[in-house]
Amino acid sequence: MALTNPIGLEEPDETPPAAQPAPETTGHVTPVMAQFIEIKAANPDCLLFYRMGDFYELFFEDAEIAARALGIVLTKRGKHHGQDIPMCGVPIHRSDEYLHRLIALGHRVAVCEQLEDPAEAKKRGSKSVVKRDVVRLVTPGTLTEDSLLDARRNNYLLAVARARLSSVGEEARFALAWIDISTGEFRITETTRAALAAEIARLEPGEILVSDALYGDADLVPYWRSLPAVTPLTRDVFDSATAERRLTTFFAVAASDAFGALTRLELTAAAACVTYVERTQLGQRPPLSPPMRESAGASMAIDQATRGNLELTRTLGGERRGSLLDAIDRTVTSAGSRLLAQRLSAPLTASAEIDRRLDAVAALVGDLAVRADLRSRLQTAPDLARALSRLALGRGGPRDLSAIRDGIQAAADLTRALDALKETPAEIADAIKSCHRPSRALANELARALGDELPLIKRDGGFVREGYDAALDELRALRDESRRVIAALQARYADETGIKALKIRHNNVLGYFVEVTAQNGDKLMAPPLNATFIHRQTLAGQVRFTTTELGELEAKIASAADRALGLELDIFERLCAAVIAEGDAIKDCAEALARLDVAGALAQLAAERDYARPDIDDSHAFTIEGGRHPVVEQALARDGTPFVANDCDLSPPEEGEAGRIWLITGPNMAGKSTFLRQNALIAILAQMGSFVPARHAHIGVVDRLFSRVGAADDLARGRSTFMVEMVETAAILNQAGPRALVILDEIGRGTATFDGLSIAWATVEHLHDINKCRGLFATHYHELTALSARLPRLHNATVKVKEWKGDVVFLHEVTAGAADRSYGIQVAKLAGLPAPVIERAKLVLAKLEQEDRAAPKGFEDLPLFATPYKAAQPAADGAHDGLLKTLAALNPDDMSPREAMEALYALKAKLAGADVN
Ligand SMILES: Nc1ncnc2c1ncn2[C@@H]1O[C@H](COP(=O)(O)OP(=O)(O)OP(=O)(O)O)[C@@H](O)[C@H]1O
Repeated sequence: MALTNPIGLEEPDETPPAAQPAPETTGHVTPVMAQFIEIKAANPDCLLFYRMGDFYELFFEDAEIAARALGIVLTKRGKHHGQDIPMCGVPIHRSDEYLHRLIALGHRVAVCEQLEDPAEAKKRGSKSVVKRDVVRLVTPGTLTEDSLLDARRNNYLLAVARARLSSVGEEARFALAWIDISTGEFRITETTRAALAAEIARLEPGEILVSDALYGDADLVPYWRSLPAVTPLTRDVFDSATAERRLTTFFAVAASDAFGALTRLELTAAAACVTYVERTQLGQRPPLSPPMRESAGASMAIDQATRGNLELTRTLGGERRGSLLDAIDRTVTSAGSRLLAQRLSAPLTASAEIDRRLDAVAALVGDLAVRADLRSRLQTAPDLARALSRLALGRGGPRDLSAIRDGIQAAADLTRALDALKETPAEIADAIKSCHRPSRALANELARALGDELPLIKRDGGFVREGYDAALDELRALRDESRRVIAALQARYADETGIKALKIRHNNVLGYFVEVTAQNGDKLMAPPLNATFIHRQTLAGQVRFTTTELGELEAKIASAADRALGLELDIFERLCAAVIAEGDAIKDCAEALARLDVAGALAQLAAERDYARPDIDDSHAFTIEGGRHPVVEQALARDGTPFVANDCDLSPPEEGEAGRIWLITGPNMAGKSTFLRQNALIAILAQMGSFVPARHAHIGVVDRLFSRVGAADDLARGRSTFMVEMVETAAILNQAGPRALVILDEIGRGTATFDGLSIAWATVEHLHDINKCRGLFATHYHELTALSARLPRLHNATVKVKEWKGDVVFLHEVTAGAADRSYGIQVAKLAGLPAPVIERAKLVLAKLEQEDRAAPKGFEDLPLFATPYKAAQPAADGAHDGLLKTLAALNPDDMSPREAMEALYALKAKLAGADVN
């Protein structure tokens, strides 16, 4: 589809360069193009959406990029210094959709609007250009439109500042400040280099701001490249000397003490955020909350790999469907869904705070009637935070005002649902208070002012209720009355002229005009009627006229309509200002609604799926009775298959604080990975303040969760599967402390058997003796089970299966003990490997097991594996020796091609004889 604007129509003076006299010869640049070039030069790193009438046009390279990215037609318009100017355009009414696609592809867009009516420009002279300027930079981290945002996810803009090291060997410190411009949330924290990626993974920011220097840091370059949208900025944005001033100016406070004690580094990151917001919003101020400090360690540290592996908010394939979040989300509002995702991404570490959340869930689990009432009332509550933000940024419409009206009303009403609670936990009591904070007078005012059917945008008016403003009603009456008078005039003219088909019509070029058919045109142009009717235009079938009376009427109508619209827009601004003045209370109320929604949703989940309230304390316990995997359980339930619940006990033995490690062996497909993951997910759910899929759970707060499960290449960063696995294992062994929970699935399987076994062996020992953390370790190296004789806190567990007529039946039951074999071939058979391959594999296995039994075992004594490794050297075979000798005796230089071929065939024949058979 060609999307181009007939530019000349609306703005005759802005004729595209094509219509200009031979610019290529004169080197002349059209005024419009000169304006475009000037604005583009000020925004070199953005695609410039240049408003022309009902289109945003893109020129030059921007047009080429956008046409390719959006799949729209690239056209040419005129010349610039002798060269064709590439151009493409997007219609205003579809611009959100195109913006969305460009932003998702990582582009930044500068939106350049017409700042005056073309008629105004014309008054300055026929050659003058309509005033334009960029009104907004659209970047991935600064979106506010519903159509550009996922209602169920926060979209954070994150600034990362790094402290200068004061001494050699000192660990680098980083401050993170993040804003959700669409809701006003603003937070800060400090972190270390080691925890930086985990923090960023938690926030999943839409855009990350760093200084040029940090962007170019050799250590971090590969990391920045692996992230979707990192924006390097000049040093002044991250200048620590001016940071406090910029921040206090933005919030109009005297000193940064107002935000609590922030370090210079935190101030720098926070100031970078607000400076960027100011630069991209060009003077519009989003209703940001003052920055709130999150103390380091307030939430469970979960690195990116672990989040991915455990599929917390999306699956490994990138889908929300199938993730833990998807499985547990029973929220009924967008804000609730966002808060749930936030909580899932940042489980708490303070047991008192976790309990406070659990109390709220418990109260609602216990009262079905209150829960149902609350949830049905919440369903009617609009997204207050995002509506408020759009209004404050001047991007709001009448429906945002009505969202505020309905939100305030719904919040106040909904607390009635909670009156029936027998006990009101602190979390709910606080939320109730916040629900009543916004002024009811404001809601009433909005209710009086706004009509029933509201347009999406304010531009054309029509949203103020009749009876709200007397002056507006009067102007509207005048406007409508004039229209009635036009109809009467048409009837009179038809009568006076005797032309029944005479019509009074309107278009944008002529305004109102009298129209008759061509045959009747002559009659009006002849005396006596030509004294009244003045000819304007002759078309193929019609002739058009005007009259003095019609002209006067038109002026009256236009002025009444204009004045009515102006008045409506004034009322809109006044209502907006009233809403913004109430901004803090509205934001507080919006948060309270989200908290209530999350509590209700988690209670619903707990009741629906029979979850239990976990006991959380500061011990090192980890005792799960009858635990289930929250996602697999629901997936199986859809097919009517029951999930087999399993216990897990990693609590320290009586005498110490160091937790246990369970070593889980068992056949393929038995349920080892499911068991590992379910325990990690139970810890996360418990600490985010949710009930858990278990009969009972006692968890001493986990401060860090590590998981190394599954294997995926990281080719983008040049790492093989095995390398990724080792990098992640290294991070675990270096970082896991006594409060950590470590989940390791099949470490070492990506390399040669004995290398892998050795690494797995040493890893278990390190976790047990050095890290002293709670852990689950699944493996197919059955040799590792021998370690439990030496490591007192290592417990062997296995997943039971039954053999039946040579096939394997999975029972999914985890019990103490070790598996004797992996049943890999039976699983391969189930998977449909061809029968000859299965038969052959069985033969090979029998031979290997026979050799293995003959090999001496010595795993308990270090150095490990010396004997078995030697016993397994394949080249010790006599046949291979003979092969090598024959090869060594050959001298290719003395051989004819035919002799060489024959020797090669002979070698191949010998090799076949040496193979396993
Ligand atoms: N406790 C359970 N109750 C019911 N079904 C289960 C249970 N645990 C696992 N399953 C089923 O068994 C399948 C295989 O489980 P899982 O992937 O955990 O096996 P595994 O032992 O890790 O296998 P492998 O060693 O091949 O990786 C799951 O997809 C699930 O359908």
